[in-house]
Amino acid sequence: MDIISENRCFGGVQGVYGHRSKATGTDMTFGLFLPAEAADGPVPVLWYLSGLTCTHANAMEKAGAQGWAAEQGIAVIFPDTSPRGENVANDAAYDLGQGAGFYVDATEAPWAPHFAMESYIMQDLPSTVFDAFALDPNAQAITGHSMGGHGALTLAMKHPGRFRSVSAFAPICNPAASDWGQKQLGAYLGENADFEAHDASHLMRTDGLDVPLLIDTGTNDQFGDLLKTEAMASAVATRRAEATLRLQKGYDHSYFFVSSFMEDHMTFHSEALYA
Ligand SMILES: N[C@@H](CCC(=O)N[C@@H](CSC=O)C(=O)NCC(=O)O)C(=O)O
Repeated sequence: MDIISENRCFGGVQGVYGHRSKATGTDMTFGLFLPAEAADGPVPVLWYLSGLTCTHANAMEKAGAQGWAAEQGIAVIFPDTSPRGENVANDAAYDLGQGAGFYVDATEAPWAPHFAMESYIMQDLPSTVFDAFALDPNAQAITGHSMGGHGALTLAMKHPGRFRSVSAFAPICNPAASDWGQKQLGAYLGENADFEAHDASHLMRTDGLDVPLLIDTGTNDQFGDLLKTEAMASAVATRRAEATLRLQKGYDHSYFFVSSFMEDHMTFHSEALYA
């Protein structure tokens, strides 16, 4: 693992690191905020999965997570959203290919050789970070924004027992029925794949979630039709799952929205991580 940068931040360290990923077969970059408490022993971890067009840097620089994480003594990991490089498949559209990994393992050409973001987030990056840093693998939570909200919700439901709490900012809730989902799942997994196996609303309805859930979405979200929040609300009600779904008046899809509710999400995760 290579240190790309380390900066003092809210009494802890905001680092950016590079490593070779077995899952993607590429070099990957991630951000990690370590609170001061990590100097004394392993600390709880919040995974933050970012959205379309993002690298590790967008949320690290704009979500305003570090101050609240420092207050709660929680580390935050900011992974990249896809493999990258000249030899990695890409597409001219902003919502497919590099920057748009959708947190699944591709099976179809030309994506299959490198686009393995579910394995990267669930196995590969954890083995790197838990080996190298003072992080507690028994105290993990996950959140994300938009495509990353889809990632947080689906990975938590596909891997019960891994995370103590789940939250999302403006998540894509029903990708099997949205242009943010059908296009990408069709490309990465094949048009005949079972898209619902990667659909948070479907997974909520069929399998449920056994940990607390918090979702915030803005009433002025410019991508609101693509998110399909109503599908998740219906699934949560059908399942009678423990969940808080909030529609925040006047907020859009931007990081101004994410940063406005970061304190709430960090407090929500802290309650589960320190329970
Ligand atoms: N056409 C826009 C769309 C990209 C965009 O809004 N991306 C969001 C995530 S959307 C769902 O996953 C984002 O987080 N952008 C990065 C940021 O720093 O705001 C465009 O290309 O800008």
